[in-house]
Amino acid sequence: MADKPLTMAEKVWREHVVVPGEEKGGQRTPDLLYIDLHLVHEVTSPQAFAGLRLADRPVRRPDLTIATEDHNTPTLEIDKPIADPISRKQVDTLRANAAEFGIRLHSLGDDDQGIVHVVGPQLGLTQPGMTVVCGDSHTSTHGAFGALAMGIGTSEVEHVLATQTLSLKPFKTMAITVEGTLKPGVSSKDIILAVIAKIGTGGGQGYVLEYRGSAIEQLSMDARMTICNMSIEAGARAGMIAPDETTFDYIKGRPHAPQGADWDAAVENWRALRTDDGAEFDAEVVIDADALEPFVTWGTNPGQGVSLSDTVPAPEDFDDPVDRESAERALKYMDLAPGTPMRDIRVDTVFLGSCTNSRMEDLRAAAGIIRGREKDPQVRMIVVPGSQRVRLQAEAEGLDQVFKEFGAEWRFAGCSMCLGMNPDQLQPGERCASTSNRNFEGRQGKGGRTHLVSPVVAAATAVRGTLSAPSDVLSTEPQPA
Ligand SMILES: CC(C)[C@H](C(=O)O)[C@@H](O)C(=O)O
Ligand code: SF4
Repeated sequence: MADKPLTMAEKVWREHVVVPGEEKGGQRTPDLLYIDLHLVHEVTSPQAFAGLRLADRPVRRPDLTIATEDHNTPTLEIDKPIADPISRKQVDTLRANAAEFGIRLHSLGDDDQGIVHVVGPQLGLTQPGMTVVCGDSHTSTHGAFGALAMGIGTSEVEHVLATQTLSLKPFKTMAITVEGTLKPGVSSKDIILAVIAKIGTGGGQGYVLEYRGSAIEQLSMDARMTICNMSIEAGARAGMIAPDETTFDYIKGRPHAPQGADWDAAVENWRALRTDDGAEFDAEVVIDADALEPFVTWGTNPGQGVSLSDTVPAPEDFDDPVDRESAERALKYMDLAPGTPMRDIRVDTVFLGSCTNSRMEDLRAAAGIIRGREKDPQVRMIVVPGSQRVRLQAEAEGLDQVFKEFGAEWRFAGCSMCLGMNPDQLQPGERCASTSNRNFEGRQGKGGRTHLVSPVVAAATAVRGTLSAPSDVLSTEPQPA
């Protein structure tokens, strides 16, 4: 009998089972999976290393473990000691742990330092078919390569450090099929914001999402990473995209990519990862890419979003009492009145950065909108490359000049204003158009208000001062340089 057709996620899972779970009292115990790549940052690792030290255990596979500093790092004056004592302590602790346990660390000032989810793919460490974990929810980013990539908690970080394995319960599978072609000015961020608005922040719970369809196949790796990054905002365990020529072209030649005959063998294996014809998903959601417009959030969770040409909804628009109450609370926090056109919302700050949208393509797209134009004088714009490599490449292309001439601040790499763990924060009541992934209350600073947007919407908003689509800006002539 022919084998049962499998989804990509099931294939990767099967390849990694070290000890299968057992049926016990009507319930299945978790499988023990082998982990191919463990990414580490300063926030979720201190207690894990402390646990190892206490048990007198080494790190099992330091060669499959790599650390970077990102959340607590400043993006200005990086040659000075970190001013905040808590941030400094976290970073110093990571440095001491990496030295003691023999783990490669990319520290502030190093060319390979940056946000953990930007650094892994950039080095060619993230590869199709791998299991990738990190003590960070946005580990789902790496699924863009056809890896099974999951965020884990600190006790699991300790387990992986000690054993290079992880106990996991099987998941359900959901296909997110996106067919068609995106209109100009619409990007992968708009796809994922629309997906989350559709299925809700809990809609993906217990599932691994597989994004597929002609619109996904047309996307670059940078754009695919944006989508997989936000899978966790739909509550999913992970997000994946089948590896294809775009994936192989991206990986080829990177520092950790297989070489020579190994490369050919790897590509052959990677090609076999895609979901088999006839494989069954537990659920499917279909999105029409042709109908999508730039998408922005109005509320305080990533599912509270609408098209930019819509208006702020009213709590009464929601049938579910929980949604209604959450909308009411969000509108109060965001200081927005129902019926207000989204385009009339004025912002104070524009943040271009975070592991969602701080790669080369994001910076190029934003620079393309603002080149030769003037920033709204009341708006402050911060541009934070996701890694030092991205910063250096952007500088080689002259993008830093484009941003600076426009009046934006050009920073060093890190999580920055994505979350309030470093000096880049919103003031209470400040409103921000942000290319990051979370708009929770206080996320970007106490009392700060966040609208999640794509890089080109962020750029257009910085030009006009109000939430804007690229087409709103491109209809006016740029100033002669
Ligand atoms: C600090 C870290 C644990 C956290 C996460 O897991 O995602 C952060 O990266 C975030 O985006 O909120
Ligand atoms: S950039 Fe933001 S979402 Fe990404 S890891 Fe850092 S804090 Fe988390």
